[in-house]
Amino acid sequence: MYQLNERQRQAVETISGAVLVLAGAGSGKTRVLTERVAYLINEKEVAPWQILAITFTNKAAQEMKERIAGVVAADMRDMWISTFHAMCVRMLRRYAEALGYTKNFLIYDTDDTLRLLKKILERMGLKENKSYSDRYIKNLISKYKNDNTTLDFEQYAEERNPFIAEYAGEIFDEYTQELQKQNAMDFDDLLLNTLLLLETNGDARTYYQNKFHYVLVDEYQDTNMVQYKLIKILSAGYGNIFVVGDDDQSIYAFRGANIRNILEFEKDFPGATVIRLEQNYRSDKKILDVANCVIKNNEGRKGKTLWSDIDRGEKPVLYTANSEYEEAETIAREIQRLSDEGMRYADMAILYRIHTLSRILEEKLRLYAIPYRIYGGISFYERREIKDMVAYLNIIANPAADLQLLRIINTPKRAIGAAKVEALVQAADYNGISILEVMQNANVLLTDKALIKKADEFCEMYERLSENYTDMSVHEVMERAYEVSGYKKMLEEEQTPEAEARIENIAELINSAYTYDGEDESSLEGFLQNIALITDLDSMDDQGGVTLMTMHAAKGLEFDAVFVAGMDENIFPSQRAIDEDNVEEERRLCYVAVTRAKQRLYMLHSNMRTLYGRMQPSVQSRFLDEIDSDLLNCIGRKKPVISQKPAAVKGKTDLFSGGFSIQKKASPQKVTGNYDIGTVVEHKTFGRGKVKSIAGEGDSRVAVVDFYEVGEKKMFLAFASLKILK
Ligand SMILES: Nc1ncnc2c1ncn2[C@@H]1O[C@H](COP(=O)(O)OP(=O)(O)OP(=O)(O)O)[C@@H](O)[C@H]1O
Ligand SMILES: [Mg+2]
Repeated sequence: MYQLNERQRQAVETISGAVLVLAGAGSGKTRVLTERVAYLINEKEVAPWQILAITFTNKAAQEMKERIAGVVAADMRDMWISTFHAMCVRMLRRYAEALGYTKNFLIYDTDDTLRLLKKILERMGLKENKSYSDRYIKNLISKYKNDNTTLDFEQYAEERNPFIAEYAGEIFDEYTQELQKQNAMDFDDLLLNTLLLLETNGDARTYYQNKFHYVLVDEYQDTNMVQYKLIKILSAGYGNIFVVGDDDQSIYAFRGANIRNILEFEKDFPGATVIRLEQNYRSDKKILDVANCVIKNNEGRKGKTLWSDIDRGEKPVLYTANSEYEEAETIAREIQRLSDEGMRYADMAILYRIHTLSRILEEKLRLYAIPYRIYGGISFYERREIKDMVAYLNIIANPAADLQLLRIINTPKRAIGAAKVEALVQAADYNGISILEVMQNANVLLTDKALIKKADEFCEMYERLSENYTDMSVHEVMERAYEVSGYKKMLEEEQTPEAEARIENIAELINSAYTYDGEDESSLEGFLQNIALITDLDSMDDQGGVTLMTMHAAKGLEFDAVFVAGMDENIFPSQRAIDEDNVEEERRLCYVAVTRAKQRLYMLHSNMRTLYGRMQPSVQSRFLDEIDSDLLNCIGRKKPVISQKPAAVKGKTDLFSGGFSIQKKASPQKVTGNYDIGTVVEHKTFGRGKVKSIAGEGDSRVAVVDFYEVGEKKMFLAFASLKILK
């Protein structure tokens, strides 16, 4: 193992008071934080339970635990290393009653929250009203909660969007009441309620302030207001607060992260020591130069120096493609080449700004038989059968969980159709009780004979599902639910490959419960709360494939080779960021993406791209313009073209060995000449071909040309500079 440098060592050993490590990417911040925990236990005899360390993902927490477990002898189970959300759940489980919840409170994930809002909007007759989209309202509520302002929601909403002022207050109240009725919290409530607990409940506050002698936070630049207040209050007992972060990597403002937290740390914690790390141990110097070139265009930074003495790799590549297919193909071939040279697939990543770009990349990777893992698609816990099984468990643990009950009331089919469900929901609303309670009292509350019968049957099943469940292990409860509910039978009878896959997934879920049962203090409630906190990123494991993910998700990670796809204006920076004059956050994102690379960096742009169903000309990202051209190996086939050999396009050559044209930005030209079907044309790169069809007007006139050498290409005549031959 390598030695820490002097500054890093100082950061590890300055244990009292407030300390901020402000440093650029790859300078060892996360490493220092981990070392410090080990140092406190090994050298300073601090007990593990006195330490609270907060990471950005559960996976990071897991890695940190493993690393520390390897160097300390103490019992790791007492140590609080977790995300903010997991920390809050742990506190809330202990103190839920003080806030009017029961210990087995439900956690609403994004999907649950959206479904609830949809229901509310429908009830209020706002479903068709475009101003009140469920997603928009959800995000606004989330931002509101994270900002932790003194405004009420109605005022907050009005300031941001007058078009929803009329009903905003009512929607919020309904939403809040509905959650309370179901003994549920959304993700933001977890933080907010913990803060409320610590602010209003002296017992809880004193307990945790006395408990945590040392508080440590990674990725501090992406904390929000509520998280800041949580840290402030939790560290107030001993005043030992250690945070690490990089203002240049603050990329979650859209989710309420507040860059002020890091910029004003010294004001918030007077007397704080600030330690700057300047040596980057991750990236080749040439990669770092590119990152620095981009980020220096942002204003209002805390100036930082970052250097690397790793200097053995090749120049970063800027590749200009003519279509997203070519872009993807290029990436796939280069990945193959790197793999042939001995780099592992697991050490390579393709990053993009938006998920939409992943489809074609996947297609090409499959074509080349390159194994990959994609993050942000449907994760295990979002799969239908898993959500269904979890819904069954939720209603066992929490009979008031209406939304979960609605999910499975007719799955498998029980002849409780939409009209019957509606009648149940109305009866529940009218009487202010849960749907299950309505069913349990069907004889009194309902009139429809058929429905009463169905309700009785459901309740009978429910009795069997939940009988003595607290005395059983979680996997036993789950196995029983799988059978008694009829879910197992339903899948078995289906006899399709999809059903087979579902059966396997449920087996995996049962297996995870089995593992969980081995932990201390296991309970169904605890299991469900754990599940609710698992994010897609946590399912990351080293299965040997290339990683595909958004740049946001890549924060904190590192790979030998990184491909940044889709570096086009309007994609990255996004149209929205440009419109809202918020390019600086996107530039930070670019800095994050580039600094994930250790040895090799490829940035790709395409002159033409089909996005949202339309093929259009595309201009390279301004971030690429900001990079000194001598730092890059520019490869592409747009004007001016030096090599005119069409053979180059067929691509037997190593695409990155240079020798291609130096690319320049495409700009529209006047469409002149009479193109017609059958016209023979010549393209500088693709050679000769025949026009097969023409569509569109003016600048968007598109021709499909069948090139003799390379086959069919769709091209905008304004950009293609085709020479008419006959
Ligand atoms: N003193 C050192 N000597 C050699 N390698 C080091 C040293 N310190 C850290 N590293 C290595 O450098 C890499 C980057 O470290 P780390 O991930 O902790 O950086 P970071 O500052 O947290 O980066 P980011 O800002 O991207 O989160 C890791 O592979 C780490 O093991
Ligand atoms: Mg880090």
